[in-house]
Amino acid sequence: MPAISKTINKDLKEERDKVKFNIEEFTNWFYGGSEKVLEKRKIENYFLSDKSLNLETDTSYLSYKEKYEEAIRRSCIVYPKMLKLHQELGGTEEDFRKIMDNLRYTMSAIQKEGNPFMLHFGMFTVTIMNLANDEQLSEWLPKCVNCEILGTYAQTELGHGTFIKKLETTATYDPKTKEFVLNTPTLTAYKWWPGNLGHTVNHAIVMAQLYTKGECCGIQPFIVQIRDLETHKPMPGITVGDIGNKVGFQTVNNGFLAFNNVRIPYKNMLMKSSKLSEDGTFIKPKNAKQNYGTMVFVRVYMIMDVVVNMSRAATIATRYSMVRRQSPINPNDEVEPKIIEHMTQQYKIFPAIAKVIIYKCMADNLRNLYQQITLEGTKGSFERAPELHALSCCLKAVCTNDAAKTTEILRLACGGHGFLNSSGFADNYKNATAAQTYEGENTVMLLQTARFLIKSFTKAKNGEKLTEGVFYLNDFVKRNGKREPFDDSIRGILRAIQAAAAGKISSAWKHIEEKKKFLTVEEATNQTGIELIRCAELHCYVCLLQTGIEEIEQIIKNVSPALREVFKNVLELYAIDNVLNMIGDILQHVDMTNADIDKLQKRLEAVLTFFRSSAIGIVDGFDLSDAVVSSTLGTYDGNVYENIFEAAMKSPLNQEDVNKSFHLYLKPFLKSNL
Ligand SMILES: CCCCCCCCCCCC(=O)SCCNC(=O)CCNC(=O)[C@H](O)C(C)(C)COP(=O)(O)OP(=O)(O)OC[C@H]1O[C@@H](n2cnc3c(N)ncnc32)[C@H](O)[C@@H]1OP(=O)(O)O
Ligand SMILES: Cc1cc2nc3c(=O)[nH]c(=O)nc-3n(C[C@H](O)[C@H](O)[C@H](O)COP(=O)(O)OP(=O)(O)OC[C@H]3O[C@@H](n4cnc5c(N)ncnc54)[C@H](O)[C@@H]3O)c2cc1C
Repeated sequence: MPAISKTINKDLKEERDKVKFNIEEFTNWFYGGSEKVLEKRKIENYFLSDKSLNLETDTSYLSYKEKYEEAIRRSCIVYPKMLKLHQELGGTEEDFRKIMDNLRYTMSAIQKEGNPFMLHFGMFTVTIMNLANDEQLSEWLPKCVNCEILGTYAQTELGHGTFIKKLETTATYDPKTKEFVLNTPTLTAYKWWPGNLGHTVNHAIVMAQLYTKGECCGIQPFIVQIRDLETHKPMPGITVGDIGNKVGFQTVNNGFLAFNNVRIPYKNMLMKSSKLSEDGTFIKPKNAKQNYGTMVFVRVYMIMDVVVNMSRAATIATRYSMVRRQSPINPNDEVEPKIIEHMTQQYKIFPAIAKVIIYKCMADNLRNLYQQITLEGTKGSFERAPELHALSCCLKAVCTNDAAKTTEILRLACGGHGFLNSSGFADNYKNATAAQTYEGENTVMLLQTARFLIKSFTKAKNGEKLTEGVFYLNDFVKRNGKREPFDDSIRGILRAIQAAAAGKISSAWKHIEEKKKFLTVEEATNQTGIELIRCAELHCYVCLLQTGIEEIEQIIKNVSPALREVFKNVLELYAIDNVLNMIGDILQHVDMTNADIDKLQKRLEAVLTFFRSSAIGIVDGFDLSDAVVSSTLGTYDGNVYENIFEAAMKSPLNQEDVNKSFHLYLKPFLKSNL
């Protein structure tokens, strides 16, 4: 075995020495201030230093069942620690949010293939907080917060995940006993997919069609106990289990669930929005979509998950590319260059770093908007709910699509070693791609946004008031779609993307109108679906760049000159990379010349060169510990080859010189003289 040195790799050190800005200053911005950074490090250390977690065990070699058991063991260490910390910090909702925000990073070190308790706070408790009336809240919330019970969110069925109006599980009110009777009438009505459901939780929010007085009143949320609190056996009438191996999320314990005349008390229907009187009279909610609130919450918070995911992948690829040397650029060069010297390599990695920063700005903004609009909802005003829905849908889709795509680009940027499980890309990719489907399949999400955009465009044409995020449609309508010359300032690039988005929305609108002459509006909309998803993507790029510009304009007022340069270049790279990737759309609606495109290409090359000396500072500034990065290629010390070698030594096949398959099969085969 070679001697393994663990000093900082000299190539990486050389890179760090070239960084011109203060990395800690960047970290302070990234986490919202120096106090928050200290708090983050403290919380992370509080969890990760716990030796009983056995984090050095490579769980990728465990069987499916062992992985689940280990994940439960770890969660049963983490959650009590979390509850204790929550009390120590003061026990407020704000303290809880603080811990959850930090755990988002820390958990990726502890539960690489998903957390078997994630739905408990993430959806079960959130639904109770959003949809329970005061009485229900006081009964259930303390049990949730103290983890006396564990719950999940059971909505999707074998037959329906997207079109939830057609869910088949029934909850029929029996006014005589003041109970609901839950049933699973068909195979396709089985709840299928809910996380943590298989063998972990003992309660679930079950979304079911409410029947009362012989009528169906649509899907409503019910709290159902599914396992005995002592024996953990399924409750009478309940069938529950694990849905089996998946592409990823192996330890999330996605499950199935069916009901056979399961009776639950009247008080278990969550009644903050829809209500049912004890005699069985249904009272509609003020806002028909209030019951969808938990999905909006998760979509909003998923943008932050994308930031965690992409910052991890970018850190790995950046560090590796500054250590790995290959392929001289000039044939006579004696020393092979770091692979980061290859411009195509920079183009694979640096735009990802810029995106992490822009998405972080967006994630923070969206979270604030969510909090404002939720507060308005508690006061009975739902005017802005469609706007939030439309924005969170397209961001959820565009950002998770991008996280999966970017992880794959960054994995490829690490060549053969990127394909090792120990590179960390596989878990990153599996988590990213799961997010493309869960919480609303991405095409469906884009179509929801497009529906809002088409409505907004009609309003713009009629001179009606628009919500702020789509004001750019007014400009387009006012200038009658007339093309304008391309202006290559950053705001000019934003205007070009706005013109492309508005132009695409205008054509989709026109095509729907044309098709409506022969088809129903729904058929016409379906036939225009390909254009509509592009409308939503382009609108999303507008929102991201606009937010990036507004945020960075503020940031640069408050940071040192060196860091100011970094942020300006982040914006430059993000904007130019974006516009070059949508030239086709831009050319349709903006007067852009070949000379404009050449100039953008040159600016791209120039900004990549700036990033060449800043990239390591930025990824170090993400402040991800080695445990969180969790990659042989991405450790802070850059000892890539030593790490790869050590990881290979952990292979179960390397624990013995000769595997028994030699005696059983190989030897007889070799000796058979066929
Ligand atoms: C951090 C924690 C991590 C915690 C960790 C969590 C891990 C997560 C694990 C995954 C959990 C899950 O996947 S849970 C399951 C998630 N499932 C989904 O996301 C299902 C996706 N499907 C849907 O959301 C829905 O079915 C739709 C939106 C696609 C269609 O709904 P629909 O009721 O049929 O609506 P439809 O007739 O088309 O009418 C649409 C109208 O409703 C409005 N609308 C629709 N939804 C909403 C809404 N939410 N809010 C406001 N308005 C809405 C539209 O604007 C539109 O208005 P107008 O134009 O008519 O005015
Ligand atoms: C890892 C994971 C975790 C999950 N966790 C949970 C959970 O905790 N709780 C829970 O309740 N559910 C959960 N789900 C289920 C998840 O929410 C659904 O799978 C998701 O909403 C997609 O629905 P679907 O499976 O019905 O897809 P489908 O709708 O069947 O999608 C299949 C295809 O049809 C297309 N399609 C469908 N409708 C339309 C349309 N209107 N227009 C155009 N194209 C359309 C889609 O774009 C897609 O290409 C989870 C799923 C996964 C993968």
